[in-house]
Amino acid sequence: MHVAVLGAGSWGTAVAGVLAHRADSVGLWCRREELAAQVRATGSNEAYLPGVPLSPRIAAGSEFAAVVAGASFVVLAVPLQQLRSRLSQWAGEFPAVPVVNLAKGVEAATGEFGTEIVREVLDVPHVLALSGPNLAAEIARGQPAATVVAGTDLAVAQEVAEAFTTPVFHAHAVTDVVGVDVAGAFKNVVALAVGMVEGAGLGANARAAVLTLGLSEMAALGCRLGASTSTFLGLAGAGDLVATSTSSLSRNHRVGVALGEGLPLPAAVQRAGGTAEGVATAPALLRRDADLPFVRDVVAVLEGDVSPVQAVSRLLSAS
Ligand SMILES: NC(=O)C1=CN([C@@H]2O[C@H](COP(=O)(O)OP(=O)(O)OC[C@H]3O[C@@H](n4cnc5c(N)ncnc54)[C@H](O)[C@@H]3O)[C@@H](O)[C@H]2O)C=CC1
Ligand SMILES: O=C(CO)COP(=O)(O)O
Repeated sequence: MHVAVLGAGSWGTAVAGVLAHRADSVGLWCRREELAAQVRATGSNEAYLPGVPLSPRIAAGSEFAAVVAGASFVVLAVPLQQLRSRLSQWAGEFPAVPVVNLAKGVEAATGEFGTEIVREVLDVPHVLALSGPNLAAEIARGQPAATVVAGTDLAVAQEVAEAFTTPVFHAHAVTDVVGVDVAGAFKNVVALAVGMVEGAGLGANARAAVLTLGLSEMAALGCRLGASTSTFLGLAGAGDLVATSTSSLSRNHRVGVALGEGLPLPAAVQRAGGTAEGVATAPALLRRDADLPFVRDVVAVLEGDVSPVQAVSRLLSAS
């Protein structure tokens, strides 16, 4: 079996390593040939996962057609805000195989989730989402984790989940694609808020309250969009929410901490490094659904209208 991973950031590279346990070969598409050449030369992705040796079954390249040729399925590891434009460039030559989206967020221009964008742009037989408490650095180091693969066709989701499963990485097939999309996007906004609590030194009680209120609003939104409540109590919901909100490995959490410490947004994003999807996703969620007071308070901080301490006070008093 050959599979293709498009996007060689920290998560795309870690996922290529997971897939290399079962696949005969994994194509890893890099945006820049310079990075592909470095990966081929050193057997590691020094820009995004420094010091982590990659399986020899991973073949890095920057030519789309060569990377996807013969793939049983294709994995998208491109940040959410860049997904549509990148897919549009590939659409004419995209293979007719299942596609698994990894990006967690909501598109600023449209209010759409990852699988909705993929379905709009590509003509492929199945669109799935993989999501869960999956901090890339831990998975790249081989630490144990679990996740879900969501697809409306359970048999296809099971086949894909099997391809992702290793002795330490456990992928479970589910059918609630909407719930998994909502959870993956929303938890990034909650991680920003929980980070603010930490950065401002507001304590464990406030942190637990903010995390809980975020989960509650996430589930309410999901149910309005047709998701199942049980998804929000599972790995893609509460699981990912807790991992992202409480770990310093999370970029969204780090942006929140920096805001809580009083840094302006551009400096907070720069200090956090990497892709913090929650920053663009928070206002985009409001475009999708106006009845989200938790998200609104986070956006007010991002836009500099209120301080993190004021926002947390508003969140707690509104509960
Ligand atoms: N890093 C993690 O622990 C996890 C990340 N994710 C999600 O995976 C997605 C990708 O994130 P990371 O790999 O962490 O990001 P990253 O910040 O480590 O890397 C970003 C990658 O996107 C590529 N990229 C940027 N603009 C692009 C464009 N226009 N076209 C194609 N590629 C482009 C960069 O070249 C780079 O390879 C995000 O939506 C993130 O929320 C999901 C689970 C875990
Ligand atoms: O989604 C993630 C863990 O599941 C990664 O979180 P960050 O994007 O905040 O680093």
